[in-house]
Amino acid sequence: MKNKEHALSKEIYSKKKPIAEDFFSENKFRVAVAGFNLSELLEGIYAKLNPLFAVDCIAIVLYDARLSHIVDSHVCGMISGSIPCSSSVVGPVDFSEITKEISRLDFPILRSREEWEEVFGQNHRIGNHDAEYQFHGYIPIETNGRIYGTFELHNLERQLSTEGLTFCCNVAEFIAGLFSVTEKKGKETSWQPVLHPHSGGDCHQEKVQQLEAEIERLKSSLEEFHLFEVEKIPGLNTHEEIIGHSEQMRSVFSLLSKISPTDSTVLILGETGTGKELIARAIHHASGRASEKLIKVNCAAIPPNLIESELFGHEKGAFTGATEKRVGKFELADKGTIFLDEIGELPLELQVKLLRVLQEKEVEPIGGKKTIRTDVRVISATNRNLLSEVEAGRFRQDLFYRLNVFPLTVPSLRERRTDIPLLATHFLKKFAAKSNRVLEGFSKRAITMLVNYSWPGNVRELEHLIERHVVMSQGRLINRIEIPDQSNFSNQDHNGPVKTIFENERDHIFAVLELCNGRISGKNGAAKLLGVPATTLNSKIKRLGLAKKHTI
Ligand SMILES: Nc1ncnc2c1ncn2[C@@H]1O[C@H](COP(=O)(O)OP(=O)(O)OP(=O)(O)O)[C@@H](O)[C@H]1O
Repeated sequence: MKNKEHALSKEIYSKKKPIAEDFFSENKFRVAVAGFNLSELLEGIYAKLNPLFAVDCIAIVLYDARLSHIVDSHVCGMISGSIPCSSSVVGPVDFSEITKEISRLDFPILRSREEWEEVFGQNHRIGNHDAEYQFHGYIPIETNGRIYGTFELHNLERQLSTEGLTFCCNVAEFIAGLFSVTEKKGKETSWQPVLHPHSGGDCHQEKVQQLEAEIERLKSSLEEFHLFEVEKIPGLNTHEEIIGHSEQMRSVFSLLSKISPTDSTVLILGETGTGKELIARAIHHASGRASEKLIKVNCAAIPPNLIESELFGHEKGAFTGATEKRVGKFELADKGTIFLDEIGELPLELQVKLLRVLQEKEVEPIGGKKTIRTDVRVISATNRNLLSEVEAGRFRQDLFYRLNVFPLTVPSLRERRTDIPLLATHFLKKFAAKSNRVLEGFSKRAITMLVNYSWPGNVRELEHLIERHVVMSQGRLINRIEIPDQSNFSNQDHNGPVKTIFENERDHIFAVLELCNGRISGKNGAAKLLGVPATTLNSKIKRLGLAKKHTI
């Protein structure tokens, strides 16, 4: 616990070195506080913090540290839709063991009830209110080395975020600034008459103005934490299945509307994860073949010795192990569409056979004596540069021209950054619904972080990143994005190697398993998050070769 606290203290609060020294007598202090109506101030702060960081309750506790007394305490939380603020200390209250500990803090910390109980046992009151809060944050109200008290944050069910704590350090500093000004004025004017809100006078007026200015400053610093509103994107108009409104995607949609109703062969080009399969599906659904089957074949995922029988089928006994007749994908797709994904991976000897099928519209199952006529529309896709593959002798030129009747290039996410907010919000809604979370969206700051990242894995990477953030989110807004370490992708530029589907799937499952502490099944298990039965996840884990230590 200590290490955690010190890491936080270093990161957030390094410049401060407070002196826990009593300065004022209790009475003077109360007058000073009354000077700017602490309850109203706290209510205002709560109204801002609650939606931002999902803080359930906040409090300000003011001390006379030398005398070990709490001299004032204000608590604020949401009760039946309104925000009442109550002052819970009437006279000086002696420090409890826990308050003594908190009043000594000269840096902010997060602590759970469990952690408190480890040290102080279960019979101690934690916080100055009745609710059973489980997670707590404490920030000294301190300026220029003087500690006035503690700004407290309390949550019922969720751990408070380090981010919320960091943000609240500014709030605590702002409150401390108000005390400090009041204190100076108090010295000049012997406190009482000028500082009381009902007493009027220049000094009070000045105080109010100062307060307003501070609140404005605080508000503008909050601006980047405000909700990014997708609806406010000018000219928003997207395809119903494929999200995007950039100029590049609008060109894609316009091409789609032209080619979908035809029977033309389409070759979809684009980096991994750009949405090629989504586009293939959209073409099929908008075609005259929509009521027939769309059959997908991933040419990279099938072992080379099986791909021929997968595509064209085989007769029983056609080769060792062919114990049953198998209907090929081309035959299955009759009257519909076949989607040949990763066509660049098709072995050369099969390229010849595919060419013949495309030319003659007939397939010949392995070991079969007759050919079968098929009426299939072919859509293929690749993330390889097929022309370079042709030049390198790895892809047949005649097949290339057969497939490339209607080429359609899907731009990378880097080339259409204006789509990122829309896509991110689409995925946030999808995963929030899947995991039963109430999330309003992203802050403007989070959207800026997303837009500035280079997205080597394109939309798929964005989708997975948002899924992780939705699962980990604490408030109603996602304020910050944990951007992946770009050095991992330094050689994954446009021409460099890209992660295979296998690697992507493995990494994603691995990340979710880590998130669930290795738990596969049950309420908090990875299978539920990933939306698959635990048995399916188990077999995937075996297939992907994840070590047993990653699971429990
Ligand atoms: N424009 C988009 N709108 C909504 N979701 C998208 C979009 N583009 C991609 N996706 C989603 O991103 C993921 C990856 O898309 P898809 O599988 O179509 O990419 P791909 O280019 O075929 O990838 P690969 O080259 O690895 O086969 C899918 O979950 C898909 O639904």
